[in-house]
Amino acid sequence: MSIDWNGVTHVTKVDPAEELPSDLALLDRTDLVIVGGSDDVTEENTLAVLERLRSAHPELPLFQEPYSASHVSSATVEAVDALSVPAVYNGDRDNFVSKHVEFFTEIARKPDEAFGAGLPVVGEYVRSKGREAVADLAEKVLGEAYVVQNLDSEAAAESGVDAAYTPEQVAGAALATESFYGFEVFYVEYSGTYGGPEDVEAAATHLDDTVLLYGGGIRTQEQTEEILDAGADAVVVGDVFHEDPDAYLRTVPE
Ligand SMILES: CC(C)=CCC/C(C)=C/CC/C(C)=C/CC/C(C)=C/COP(=O)(O)OP(=O)(O)O
Ligand SMILES: O=P(O)(O)OC[C@@H](O)CO
Ligand SMILES: [Mg+2]
Repeated sequence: MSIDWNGVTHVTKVDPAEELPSDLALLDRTDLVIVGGSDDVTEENTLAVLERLRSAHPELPLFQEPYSASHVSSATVEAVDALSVPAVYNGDRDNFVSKHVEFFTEIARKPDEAFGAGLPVVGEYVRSKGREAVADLAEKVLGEAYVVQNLDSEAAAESGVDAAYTPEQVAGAALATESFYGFEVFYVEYSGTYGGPEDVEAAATHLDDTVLLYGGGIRTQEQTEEILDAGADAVVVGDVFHEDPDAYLRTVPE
């Protein structure tokens, strides 16, 4: 999958388990929307939100970020431009390897084989569309290298993170991504709290082809500018979109 990241500096992360603001014109100045979250997310609420966003903003790039294969179906895949799948460097083995191998094992199975109980939604997708579903999915999947730095966040609990990386380790993870793993995105995640520019600076030194995203606690334009100045390609703004529309609008860069 290759997305045109040129000009993408502001990304909005919409949580399908939260209420959408009534006026979706709020999204006029964002460059990309990612739909995903840690708690109470289902295939059904994801699809409902994707459809509302697509009809309000047909031209806005739209991603689904699943944290489990059960959030993915033929309908969600068809509704998005990309399926951005996290791999958490400082998480447990499940969240860097096992969930992915399980997901792709299900996709890779022959369509006429019986599907196990594990991944019924993905299995149904492959069964209903046949082998081209595999190519279809592969075409839309985009890997996101995550470093989860706020130990108090749901994202940390969910992905088995028990220690944050030092800036030196962030730099190492970035270099590994750029030169070895090849994920399209490197994501410095401070979900729920503002982490400042230090990790972004550390990562940016080693990233050239990889897109660098920072998310966590962004509530002002000064924070956005500080992160972009540190070398991020874009900020990701989540909670404030649901909680405070005026503050959300102030996070958009000049
Ligand atoms: C194989 C497939 C399709 C999925 C697995 C993908 C993996 C490994 C996901 C790991 C889970 C994880 C940490 C995802 C991070 C992205 C995420 C959902 C962050 C958002 O968390 P918030 O909902 O903002 O957290 P808070 O509730 O703390 O605000
Ligand atoms: O919700 P906030 O703190 O804005 O964080 C955004 C995003 O990085 C969460 O995955
Ligand atoms: Mg959040």
